[in-house]
Amino acid sequence: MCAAMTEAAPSPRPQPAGYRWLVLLACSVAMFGNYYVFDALYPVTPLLEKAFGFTGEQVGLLDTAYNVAALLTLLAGGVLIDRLGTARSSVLFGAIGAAGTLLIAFGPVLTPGTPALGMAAGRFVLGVGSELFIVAATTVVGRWFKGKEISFALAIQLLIARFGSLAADQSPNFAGGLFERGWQAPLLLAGVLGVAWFVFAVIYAGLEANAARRYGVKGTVATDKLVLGDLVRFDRAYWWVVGLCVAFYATIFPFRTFANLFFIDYRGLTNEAAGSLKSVLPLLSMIGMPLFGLLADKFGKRALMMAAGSALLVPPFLLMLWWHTGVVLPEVRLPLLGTVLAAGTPLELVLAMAMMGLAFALVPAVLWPAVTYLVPGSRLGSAYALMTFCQQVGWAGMSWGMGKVKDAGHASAAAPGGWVPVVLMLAVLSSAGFVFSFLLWRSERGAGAHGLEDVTPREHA
Ligand SMILES: C[C@H](NC(=O)[C@@H](N)CCCCN)C(=O)O
Repeated sequence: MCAAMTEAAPSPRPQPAGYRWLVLLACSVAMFGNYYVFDALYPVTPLLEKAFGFTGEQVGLLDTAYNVAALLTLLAGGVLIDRLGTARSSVLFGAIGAAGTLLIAFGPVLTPGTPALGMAAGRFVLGVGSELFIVAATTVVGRWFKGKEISFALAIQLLIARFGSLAADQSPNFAGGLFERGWQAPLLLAGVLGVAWFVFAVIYAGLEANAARRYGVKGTVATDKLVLGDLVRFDRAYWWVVGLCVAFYATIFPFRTFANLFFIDYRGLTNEAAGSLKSVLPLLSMIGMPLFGLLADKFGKRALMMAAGSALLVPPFLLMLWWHTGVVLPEVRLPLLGTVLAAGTPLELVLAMAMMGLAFALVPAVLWPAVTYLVPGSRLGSAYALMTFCQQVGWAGMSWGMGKVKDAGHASAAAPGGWVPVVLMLAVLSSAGFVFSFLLWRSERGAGAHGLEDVTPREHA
């Protein structure tokens, strides 16, 4: 019987054991589409430069449009999820996201004089649907799996989602014909996946409705009357998790944005080798997350795992800057994925990325489920939305700051030293993440612990 039954009406019929996994599958396939459409833009940017003369700043603005939309809507959207329920919210945000994806593919044609504007409008609409859908999907897992395989379930959802990112990264390989046709065809493929995202959101909502009808499982839980101050009134431990979330993702995501340039300028890698090296991150994360999720469900020790993961994130930046083994590796190819490591990649960079990949598996596998231990189910949507809001602020600020420091230091292949302060910024921020996780671990060892270190959650006061 599902743990979410504590928040449900008495069940007229027993719910099949596998039902919550079916719910998870539908939600996760929708997340695959969601992550694909977000990342599908990047391999197309060279074609946009060629077709419309997009500048680097214009490409950057496409990301900013997404971040701004998310920031403007996340807080109200989180409350909406708690009030409307995850099923209706998912369909709503899936529909907005799919519309955004199609607008990205048609935007430049709709605004012929200013193609970047049409596309930015699409990214804005996508930003509204995408981040709120992720919040709703995370809340679904939190409510259906709380106290029962939650870390594993969330890891499976993220594994399928990150496979969407990986597929988008690899799209020039498996959909090379579309790329030969120009910028629009690959974005139309993303549009198809955007529609698939919406379709699976509807399927998930159907499963919720069926569960309510046949098994008496409620999709929504009673929320108290909304008081504005409640939006930010959470336990201190919640804020340590938010601090870690901000520092961790504001390190990882901006690093992924600048990684190609850094590896090319600072270490002389080719663009192909840099891209392959970068993809070690999602790959290791996909493999490691379910394993760490299982470990957390079986042994608890979630705060300790977060501390270990965030500690692992610090050394790679220092190693990438100053460690030279002189050893280079041969090409590594995997079935389906093709080249995951180009010939001649330096060993120390692979080791650094492997450490970072482990951190990218360990921390997300326990960080998101941890919130269900810290806030009541009725406020889970708001809690995730607030955390994502803070994450977006950190992510956007750090990307902008790194770009500024890079420009100020004139970092380039001719002046690789300009990269040192940029990468040191990442080392400092990842250390801050470790401090937050240490504070969380310490508070979970005291009298006010929430059970993060235990196998099963404690009841909320
Ligand atoms: C679960 C977490 N997701 C996020 O952090 C999202 N707010 C941003 C995802 C951006 C790529 N679509 C994760 O992926 O670890």
